[in-house]
Amino acid sequence: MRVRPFALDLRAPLGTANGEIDRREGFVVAVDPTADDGDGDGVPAPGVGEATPLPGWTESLSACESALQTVRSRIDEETGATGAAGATEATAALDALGTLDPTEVPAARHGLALALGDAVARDAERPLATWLAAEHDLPPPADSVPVNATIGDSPPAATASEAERAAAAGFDCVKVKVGVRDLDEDVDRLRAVRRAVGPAVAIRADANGAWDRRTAESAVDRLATLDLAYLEQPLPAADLAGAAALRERAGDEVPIALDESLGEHGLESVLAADAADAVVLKPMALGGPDRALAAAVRAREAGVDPVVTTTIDAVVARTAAVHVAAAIPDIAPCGLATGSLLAGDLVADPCPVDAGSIAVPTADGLAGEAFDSLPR
Ligand SMILES: O=C(O)CCC(=O)c1ccccc1C(=O)O
Ligand SMILES: [Mg+2]
Repeated sequence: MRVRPFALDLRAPLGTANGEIDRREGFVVAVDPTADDGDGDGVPAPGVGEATPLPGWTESLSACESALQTVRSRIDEETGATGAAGATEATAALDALGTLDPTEVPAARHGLALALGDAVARDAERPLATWLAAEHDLPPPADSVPVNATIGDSPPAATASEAERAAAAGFDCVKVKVGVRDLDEDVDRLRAVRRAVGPAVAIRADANGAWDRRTAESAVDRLATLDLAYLEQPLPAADLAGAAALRERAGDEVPIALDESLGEHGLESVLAADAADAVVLKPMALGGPDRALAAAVRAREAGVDPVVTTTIDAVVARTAAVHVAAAIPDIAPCGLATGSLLAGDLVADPCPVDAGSIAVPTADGLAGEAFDSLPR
């Protein structure tokens, strides 16, 4: 197992009510666990993963790094002691995965779980989505995933022109960050967006926990006529009772989605509180693609709509999130069109956004050999 740091700047800072995101740092994780695993080809299937922590949603960069270095030493010790590789490394890596607590070090666990998933799916000669779907007893995955445009905070006219550009590019769903300005201005922004995109484009608003109950109540009252697809995390993560009460007040007019509350309370408590119409699932924050898919299945069972998003990740984790979303039947538009927010990337994107949709890679694993050129 190898762990390589990277840093990527955003093209422009993404303004959110939780501060600006202007740079993403993380680690590419590589494994070669399945060398000569008995499938007869004698060729090792390498696997690549990504751990890109975002404090607030995951552990810190340093906690992520030390968790990854700890599992790396552990795997090296187990395989190095016998001089063995291949199947032994697979066993050691799986054991090591079990030591990464998804609530403590979700990004680190994401990195290793993804690298192992990529390796296993490549060895099975299946796209990751197909392998994930089979593991979770789901039907074959979709060929493509609908995605929303992500629009940060800016004045009303600039927000509206970004939304107009997104609609012209073929997006039929836009997600607008709110909660940075006062409510009057956010209402103006969302009205301007509705005027710019017309009635056929879905609009989501994400307050990232900015409002108190009074402001959130006023927001749902004033936004009721805008036909929002949902209002995401209007109240602080901790205030689950507030979200449930707000959801009741908003009725069908303004559906409520929860994001940060999942990290604070866990999915089961969010579902039990009847506090959300939709839940925002970030594989990086949930501890891996496998855990994100399990969460989606569980949400569906409870009648809550799952949506998959990145944490503004690099291309490896973004591609993984596309596979996760594809494995969820009839997935709503997902927050996976975030590659264009980055000024550069690790390698060329194997599944770029086209007209508001991402085609799921059909090669084995994450994207066949697309990531094999990454330094490892
Ligand atoms: O959902 C999207 O459109 C993109 C992802 C996104 O908004 C996001 C990215 C990083 C951290 C938090 C969030 C969020 O959903 O609040
Ligand atoms: Mg959110």
